[in-house]
Amino acid sequence: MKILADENIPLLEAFFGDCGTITRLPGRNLTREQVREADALLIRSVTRVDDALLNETAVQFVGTCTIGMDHLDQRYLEQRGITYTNAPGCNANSVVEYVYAALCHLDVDWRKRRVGIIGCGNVGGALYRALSAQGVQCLCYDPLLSEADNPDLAELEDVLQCDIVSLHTPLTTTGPHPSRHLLAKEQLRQLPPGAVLLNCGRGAVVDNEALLQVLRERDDLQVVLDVWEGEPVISLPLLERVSLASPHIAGYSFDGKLKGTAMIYHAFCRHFGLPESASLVELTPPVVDNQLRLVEGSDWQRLRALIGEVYDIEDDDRQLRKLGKQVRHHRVDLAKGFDSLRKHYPVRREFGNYRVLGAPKKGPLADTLAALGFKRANSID
Ligand SMILES: NC(=O)C1=CN([C@@H]2O[C@H](COP(=O)(O)OP(=O)(O)OC[C@H]3O[C@@H](n4cnc5c(N)ncnc54)[C@H](O)[C@@H]3O)[C@@H](O)[C@H]2O)C=CC1
Ligand SMILES: O=C(O)C(=O)[C@H](O)COP(=O)(O)O
Repeated sequence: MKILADENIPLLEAFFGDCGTITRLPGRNLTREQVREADALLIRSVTRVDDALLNETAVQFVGTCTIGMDHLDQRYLEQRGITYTNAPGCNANSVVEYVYAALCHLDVDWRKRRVGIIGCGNVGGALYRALSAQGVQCLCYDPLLSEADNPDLAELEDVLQCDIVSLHTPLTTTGPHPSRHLLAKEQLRQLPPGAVLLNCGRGAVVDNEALLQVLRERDDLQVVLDVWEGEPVISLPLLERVSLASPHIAGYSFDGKLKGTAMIYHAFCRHFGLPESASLVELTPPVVDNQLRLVEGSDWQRLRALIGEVYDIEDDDRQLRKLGKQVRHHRVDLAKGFDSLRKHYPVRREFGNYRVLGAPKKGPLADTLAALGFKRANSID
């Protein structure tokens, strides 16, 4: 068995080492020649899988260790009879935690705002449930869901009137509700004064050129972009204008990446009829210092400090803006720099790995900590 894999997939040997020979390559520029002899292709979102890559190759299984599948030509794969799969929900917690960390960074207490969620699947749905558990009023836009799925469904124009709007749709260009440029100038101009817009889905769901124009017209909006049109070549003028920027790492928790590899491993074993001997539980290292102590202060101050201790989102912003400056001074290549920031992203563990000393047993802060996944540690723990 010949396996060709993106070099950025974690624990490849641990999961797939007994399944065959593994060749690791950079995923962004895979060629048909490199793929020709492989039986299985294990990728991430940066590899476009279509006829150009797979025609006249032996590939019979494609696994993307990601949620998004917009980089797969699914119609082609089905016509060829090639089995393909993604890792649904693998890093949903990671993205939700990114949203909370971003709002903490912007000093925007979500518990006192109305939140609009566009796309309420694994990620948007998890955000919706966690916010609802905190008593936050949410409006959701998702034309593929029914009231039975989500009692807070609303029209897009109503969701765009919320104080905080978070995007969690796939990038689609066909079908009844294509999401490409879902938010263009007309929609962006509907955002209320002082609104916060976050895009952690796919860059092209927002017309980035229109967003730049609106940000030039309005200085009251706060925009958080983790995903960008044209990645890895992003708009530097837009980078300058947004309030918080990161290089497509919202889903990059260590836990989420491992779950992605594990999910593709199990799908791979099922396809090839192999024993599923590797275990995510055994291969996931525990967090060593997982006890955190709440600082003194208001609930909001304590929450901001706690989340900031687990995830320093400001460093993601700082690194990307530093890259932008280096590119403007012609010292580095933007595409290579963007990919390098992602390749060398530091380990970030999800909130559920941490126990919080001094956490209240009940009340609004206890509800929020539980909704965010933190565990309460007793002083004798
Ligand atoms: N920034 C990052 O690191 C990450 C980004 N993502 C992106 O987030 C997307 C969503 O992830 P999941 O929630 O797990 O996917 P999902 O497939 O579980 O949910 C997507 C939801 O969006 C809805 N939707 C589709 N088209 C829509 C439209 N035009 N308007 C409104 N809603 C629409 C669907 O009905 C579905 O409920 C992924 O497809 C991926 O592109 C996912 C993980 C990490
Ligand atoms: O899971 C998804 O969908 C994502 O957007 C991932 O964060 C993509 O990560 P890479 O595959 O681009 O490393």
